[in-house]
Amino acid sequence: MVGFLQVLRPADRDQLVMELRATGWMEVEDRDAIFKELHFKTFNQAFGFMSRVALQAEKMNHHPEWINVYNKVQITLTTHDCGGISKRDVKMAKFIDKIALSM
Ligand SMILES: C[C@H](O)[C@H](O)[C@H]1CNC2=NC(N)=NC(=O)C2=N1
Repeated sequence: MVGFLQVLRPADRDQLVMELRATGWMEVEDRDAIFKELHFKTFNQAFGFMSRVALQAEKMNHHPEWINVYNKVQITLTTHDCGGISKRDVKMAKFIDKIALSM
């Protein structure tokens, strides 16, 4: 079994990243991480989204690197403790997509 905090095996990684690419995630060029930019109608919506993701991040003890400018949120996901993409990043990416759709 591959643990939650290990980097994904190359075959698993390629498969999962390909699935996430379909929902707007892309691979970061110079590090093992994924990135997505989200646009909302208003700052309130963007910040509401961030609040919900923040609560989940605390629950999972897995925190995004993110930047917010008005209605735009740029998110980078990677697992610092193992220096690359882990199952936690995939779980968080899917949670983020679900919350963004519900806003
Ligand atoms: C000490 C603490 O449990 C760890 O540093 C947690 C906190 N949040 C984290 N967030 C992310 N994205 N990666 C981590 O490795 C990580 N580790």
